[in-house]
Amino acid sequence: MSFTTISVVGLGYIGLPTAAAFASRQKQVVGVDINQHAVDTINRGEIHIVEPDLDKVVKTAVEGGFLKASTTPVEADAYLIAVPTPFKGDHEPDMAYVEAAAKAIAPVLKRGALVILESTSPVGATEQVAAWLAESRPDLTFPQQAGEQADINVAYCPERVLPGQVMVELIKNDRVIGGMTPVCSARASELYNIFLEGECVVTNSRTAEMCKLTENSFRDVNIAFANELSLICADQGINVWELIRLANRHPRVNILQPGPGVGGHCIAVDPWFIVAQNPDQARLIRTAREVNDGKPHWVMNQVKATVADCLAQSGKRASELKIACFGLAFKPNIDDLRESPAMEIAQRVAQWHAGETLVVEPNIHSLPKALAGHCQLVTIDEALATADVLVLLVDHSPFRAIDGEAVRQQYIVDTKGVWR
Ligand SMILES: NC(=O)C1=CN([C@@H]2O[C@H](COP(=O)(O)OP(=O)(O)OC[C@H]3O[C@@H](n4cnc5c(N)ncnc54)[C@H](O)[C@@H]3O)[C@@H](O)[C@H]2O)C=CC1
Ligand SMILES: CC(=O)N[C@@H]1[C@@H](OP(=O)(O)OP(=O)(O)OC[C@H]2O[C@@H](n3ccc(=O)[nH]c3=O)[C@H](O)[C@@H]2O)O[C@H](C(=O)O)[C@@H](O)[C@@H]1O
Repeated sequence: MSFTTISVVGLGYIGLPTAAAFASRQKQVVGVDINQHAVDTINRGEIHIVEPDLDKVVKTAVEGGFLKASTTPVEADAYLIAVPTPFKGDHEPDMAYVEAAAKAIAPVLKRGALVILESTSPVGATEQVAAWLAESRPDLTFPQQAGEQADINVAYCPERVLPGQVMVELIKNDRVIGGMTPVCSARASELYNIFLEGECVVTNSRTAEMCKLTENSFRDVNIAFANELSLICADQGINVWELIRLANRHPRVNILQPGPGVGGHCIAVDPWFIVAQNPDQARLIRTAREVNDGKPHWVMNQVKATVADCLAQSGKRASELKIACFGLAFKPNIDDLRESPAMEIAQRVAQWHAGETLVVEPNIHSLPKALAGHCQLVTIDEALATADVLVLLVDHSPFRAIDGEAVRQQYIVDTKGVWR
């Protein structure tokens, strides 16, 4: 059976681009989301999230009649679940959104349908989704009971796109296909090949789940290595960025860059799913998380020490001193402030500092609630002209373009090695 109708459940940073990609290949796509604002915005041909080129693809798909959004699940040949999977409590995976999505589509499932879980999930989640579906639909058979003969096929196919490059990577990246049976994998590959230019690489669902967690843990561990080096180098009076540049001239060394910590809602979250399931074995992965999560605290201590130097040298009172934080986003050249270490540090500076705290963030128009009333959003020039202490938290391109001379007069904490 070929795929005529496709339903994407969860229309956020992953679900909406995916729905739009299928719709751009003239498939009938219904996106389902519990957020009425998202549904209304998409049905107007507009988007509620920021991602380059997504607006054009959604507009064309909606105007062409290929994409619509709804708050209610509909019958379809294939479902893709792309709802949030945060952690809860002591870093345990919170599968409540996935459970709700699975239970919402169960009543409209028809014989022959394919269900794909895309949300980043702990090992065994796909089998759990199949169990939730089977519980709701005793009239249908599922891979765990009927194997390749099942009425419904179920697979785990993780998403690996990089925010900011989603519309390119969604099409070009290779995709891991983890079917519960070989038939499930074959059906899932057929579905993605509707728009995929990369390769579908087939495995089982548990390996595919672990593969996604492994990719992000690999990056987290490598960033933790760079962050740990930055602490050691600060203590030894060594420039960590020069050190890494030199070490990376070795043909088999490729160290990542230190920073104020690791942000976003993926790399700072997903490794915990491995730790939660294998606490005794995942010692390196846990330590990497702790190293990266500890970095904002260390940066804050650097700020305090630099302010103390500035006070001693300038003779000013703390209340007369202006500190400017450069950047709030979780990484360069985006406007996403979610789980951002820069936000955390700016908040801490504003709470601690007796004088004025300025914030420079060229990618936003107003300060988020947590900072409004405590800080002032200013331009680069205003900050450079008036602040005594500069704290560089994100290496946005306009900050990189600032001439070294322009920051020579101030006291500096540079978490990205841009100015010094
Ligand atoms: N954003 C990213 O760069 C990447 C995210 N992922 C994973 O993809 C999954 C989704 O992430 P995002 O798209 O970033 O999240 P998001 O928060 O941007 O979007 C999720 C959407 O799901 C909706 N939703 C929640 N419960 C629902 C339900 N029961 N039924 C229908 N809709 C529901 C929300 O209203 C929201 O619009 C997560 O597991 C994430 O870890 C994977 C790779 C990259
Ligand atoms: C293995 C990998 O590269 N995963 C990607 C990652 O996207 P994300 O935007 O979160 O990753 P990122 O660019 O590494 O940024 C994460 C955080 O790490 C920091 N960071 C990054 C690289 C570096 O050398 N040093 C550093 O401190 C960033 O500033 C940011 O705070 O996580 C995404 C996800 O799973 O959502 C995934 O799809 C993406 O492909």
